[in-house]
Amino acid sequence: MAGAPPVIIWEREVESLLHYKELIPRLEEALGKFSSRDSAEVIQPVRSTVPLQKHNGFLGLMPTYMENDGVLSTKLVCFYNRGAGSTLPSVSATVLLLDPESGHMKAVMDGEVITSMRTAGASAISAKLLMRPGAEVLAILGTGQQALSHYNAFTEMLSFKEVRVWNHRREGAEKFCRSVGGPVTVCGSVEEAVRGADVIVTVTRSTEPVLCGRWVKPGAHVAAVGACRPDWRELDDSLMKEAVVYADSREGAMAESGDVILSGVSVSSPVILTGVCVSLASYVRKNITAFVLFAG
Ligand SMILES: NC(=O)C1=CN([C@@H]2O[C@H](COP(=O)(O)OP(=O)(O)OC[C@H]3O[C@@H](n4cnc5c(N)ncnc54)[C@H](O)[C@@H]3O)[C@@H](O)[C@H]2O)C=CC1
Ligand SMILES: O=C(O)C1=NCCCC1
Repeated sequence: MAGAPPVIIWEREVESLLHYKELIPRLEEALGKFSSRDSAEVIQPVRSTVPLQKHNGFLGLMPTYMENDGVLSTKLVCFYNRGAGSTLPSVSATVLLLDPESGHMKAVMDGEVITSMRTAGASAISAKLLMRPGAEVLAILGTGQQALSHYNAFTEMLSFKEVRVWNHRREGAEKFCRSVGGPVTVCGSVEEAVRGADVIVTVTRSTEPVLCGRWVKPGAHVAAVGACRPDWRELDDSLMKEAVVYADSREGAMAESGDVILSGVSVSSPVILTGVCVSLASYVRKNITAFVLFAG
């Protein structure tokens, strides 16, 4: 018997239910459980990815089981490297929630808002733990969906005196500024945006490095989101080699992050989200930390 039909929770409703103030502590707790590598806490294999060659995209299958919490779910996420003229979104996702005992589907949820907010939430947690105290300047490279969610999460959960944005098309950055609630400076180059910045978020669809280590100040924290395929890049080799690199999923980053794979660096520690890791940064020349996101 299939049981009750699943609840459908769609975009507007997800938006009205999810708030960073509740999401971020839950996310931090879940990341801690994932890092503990206790299979009763979280089982989350590296996602399987199916290429959608005709559409320049990928389908990622992302199951998770939290036995102690009784949560069984999977996200299905399609992501694309779309041409400039496309009006379709770069990421489209659905989250399915199942009853672990019966296997029945309990809920079908729109995954786009969830993806935007969980990714920004994980980046904000990385910044909270790894950025220098007294950080004042936030730079965001890219001005799409993830840029907006990162702006919201970072300005809501942390406090910055200045937010700068750069986009490879200036009109994209100007539109972004009009759409957000607070003051933002549009920068004409990546270098101008990141010079002196304490925290840098990279959320572009670039497949070539956009952020060079020589522009990044010692002690800065970089949250790297966009280069989620083994042949995509956002950060150059010099930055990767000078940074202490952390990831939400070490295995995921080593399998999928172009920045990690192509620079040949290793990801520091499977257990990342504790203050202790910050002290590791003092062993590298520039004390830069970089956090790459893969556990979706
Ligand atoms: N690591 C993770 O967990 C996640 C990664 N992503 C990835 O993050 C990236 C951004 O995602 P969204 O904001 O949803 O995409 P989006 O399409 O809404 O925004 C992409 C931004 O990158 C810019 N851009 C496009 N081509 C560029 C290029 N060649 N050089 C520099 N900038 C370029 C666009 O103008 C836009 O500002 C995508 O690559 C996406 O696949 C998205 C969600 C989660
Ligand atoms: O983890 C996720 O969620 C995503 N990762 C790669 C790009 C699409 C969303």
